[in-house]
Amino acid sequence: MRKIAILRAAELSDRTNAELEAAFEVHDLPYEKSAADALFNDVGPRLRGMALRKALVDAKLLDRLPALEIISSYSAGLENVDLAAATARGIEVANTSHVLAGEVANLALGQILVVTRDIRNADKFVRGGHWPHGAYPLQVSLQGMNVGIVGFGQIGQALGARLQAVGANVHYSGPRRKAVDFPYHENPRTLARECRVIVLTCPLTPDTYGLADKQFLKAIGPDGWIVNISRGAILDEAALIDALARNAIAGAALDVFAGEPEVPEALRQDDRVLLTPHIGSGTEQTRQAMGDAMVDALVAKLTTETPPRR
Ligand SMILES: NC(=O)C1=CN([C@@H]2O[C@H](COP(=O)(O)OP(=O)(O)OC[C@H]3O[C@@H](n4cnc5c(N)ncnc54)[C@H](O)[C@@H]3O)[C@@H](O)[C@H]2O)C=CC1
Ligand SMILES: O=C(O)C(=O)CO
Repeated sequence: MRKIAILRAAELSDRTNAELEAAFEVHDLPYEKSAADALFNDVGPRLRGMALRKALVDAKLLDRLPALEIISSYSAGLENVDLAAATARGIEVANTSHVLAGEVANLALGQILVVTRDIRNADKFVRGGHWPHGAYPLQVSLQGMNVGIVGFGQIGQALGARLQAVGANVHYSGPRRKAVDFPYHENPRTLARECRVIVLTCPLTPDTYGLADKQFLKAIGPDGWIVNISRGAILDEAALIDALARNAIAGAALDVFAGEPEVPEALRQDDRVLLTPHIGSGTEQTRQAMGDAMVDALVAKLTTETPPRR
């Protein structure tokens, strides 16, 4: 029997590719438009699933895929997918939030500890031979500190649990109150005023683009930190650079950047800013779990097989 045809618009691990190819007739989305057109003319009407990572999926692309039933993304973020267009066509969109949230939350917790305890500069202090000349300045405690999470979804809630375990007071903000005991702030700026550390864990949407702007950073204030683990464009980087230059914010930890992999020089030169290269989910185990979850969603939707890991 002929295998079900799917489109692969993703660079994936050998294991994930092998699993996809064992289960499906896999067609790669060509980079060149003419080659893509030829593919759509040839097999477009037979493509029932899509294995996705980062590529743009807009209404024009979906129009070429009339049989598409599921887009399975190797990511939590879906800002590259026109979700309204997919929903209007009855296409399921699956992501991998459920298998990566804990890993991303772990990194965020680490980043918060690094900036609030100034671990990066304390390390330089020892290496630089400064210790014999005097003790390192005292730091602030995360215990009893108000930490605000913008976007209390899978990552936000995983981070909330971790912060609670280290004694921080968790607050959150988002479109609606959740069934949790943490204080809710409808307005993210109120959250920023109430909390000393703010962590961005919301998706990039038209509503969140530039959400952490000049006024938001002002609300955090000169003794506070901002941590961005979501998407670069949610934070106004120019406003952050300006706030740092005026000592109007204590520092930042950034895993994501508006123009990544390019990072503004002013941020790269600033000791108060911890920079990581979009590694929130970047462990061998979690990346494999993401590949597995992506395959499993396609198998569950399109075949009568029991997905390998369900
Ligand atoms: N740094 C990294 O490596 C990674 C970054 N991410 C980013 O984190 C984002 C969140 O991931 P998950 O927690 O898995 O998603 P999720 O969908 O479980 O949670 C997102 C939360 O944000 C809330 N939200 C939506 N609009 C909002 C708004 N205007 N203001 C405040 N909150 C809003 C939603 O209600 C939801 O509670 C992803 O969309 C992605 O951009 C995800 C994985 C890894
Ligand atoms: O899953 C995502 O959205 C990422 O940013 C990478 O894990």
